[in-house]
Amino acid sequence: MYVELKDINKTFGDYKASDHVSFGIEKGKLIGLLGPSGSGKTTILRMIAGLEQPDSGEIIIDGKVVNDIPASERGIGFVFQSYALFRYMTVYDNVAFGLKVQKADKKYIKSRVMELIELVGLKGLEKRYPSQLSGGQRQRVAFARALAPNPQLLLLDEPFAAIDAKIRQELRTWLKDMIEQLGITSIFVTHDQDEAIEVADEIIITNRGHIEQKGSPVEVYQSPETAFSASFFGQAAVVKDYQMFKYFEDIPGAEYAIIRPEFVKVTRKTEVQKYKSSASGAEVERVAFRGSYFELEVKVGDVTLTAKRGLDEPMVRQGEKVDVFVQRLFVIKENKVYSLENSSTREDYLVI
Ligand SMILES: Nc1ncnc2c1ncn2[C@@H]1O[C@H](COP(=O)(O)OP(=O)(O)OP(=O)(O)O)[C@@H](O)[C@H]1O
Repeated sequence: MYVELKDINKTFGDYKASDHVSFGIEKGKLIGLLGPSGSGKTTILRMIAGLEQPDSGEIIIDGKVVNDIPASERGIGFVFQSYALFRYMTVYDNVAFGLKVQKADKKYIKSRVMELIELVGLKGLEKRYPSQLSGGQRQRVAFARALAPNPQLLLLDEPFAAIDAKIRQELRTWLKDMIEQLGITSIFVTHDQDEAIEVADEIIITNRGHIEQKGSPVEVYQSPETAFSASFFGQAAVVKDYQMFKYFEDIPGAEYAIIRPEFVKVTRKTEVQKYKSSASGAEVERVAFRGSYFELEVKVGDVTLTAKRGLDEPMVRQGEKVDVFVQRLFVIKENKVYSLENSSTREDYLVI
């Protein structure tokens, strides 16, 4: 493991920001720390950076315990949302800053800065000031500045938070490609699930100071290990009595179930039923257009499920009675997750 946290604890007053946090990161990987506000993501990043000291536990980078090594000597690059560019310095001077502090050779500084400016796609803009750049361009400068001293580890705290949706999307892809190309071990903090899923090689889910789950985006999404992980993604519905939906195994002692939108299929009464209905008496409560799909809220008894419907399918209207097919649900019992598939057989699906 290139970075390792071993049983880290950190308390602010009586709030446990890190509660027995342990994980390892392989060299060259891009890791996303994902969790709600206040769950301790930034604290973890700041401790790795050396900007905060853990109360107990070890932080190991490249085989060395770094707890007592100051931030400036840890060989880490930062792109923090709050770590803004120097307003009165040009792009060139911003990128050169770390190298000048290190008193690097002038010729080397020049070639390194120009190389990085080209790498981040800002060639020709080196004389501009931050106020003359777009938000996305500024973040590219911040990225180049962080990379200039050749860090072995890059930490990014909500690097895209202040950037509008479309540019953010472009920057995510750009950052992922860039980090892959450079092979630099990187950790980024986000509370945006889509961002974590799209960008990270591995996701670490944080909740109230502890780690709920670590795994690839597919693993944490498809196979949640805890009640929190199961409910964290998407607009999950919580159902007390899941047996109200048909064709699922009975788990004695089940506390509740979580149903995610992607496992709910809504069909109109006039459509050919590809699936056997999981419940009767479903009614559409709300239809919202989300650009590339419709989001439906469907009421079944006292439960409201969220579902998606493609633009290629006939429109469903508010108040319409519909059929609902629940393909999978996550049953929670003693903080364990049981992933249940609808057991109606393929042939059953053909029943109209
Ligand atoms: N220096 C500090 N002094 C006191 N409390 C702090 C300090 N730093 C963090 N905290 C508290 O520790 C908890 C965890 O904060 P942290 O910033 O790590 O969470 P986060 O998951 O990054 O949240 P966000 O997404 O809102 O940034 C919060 O309740 C915060 O108020």
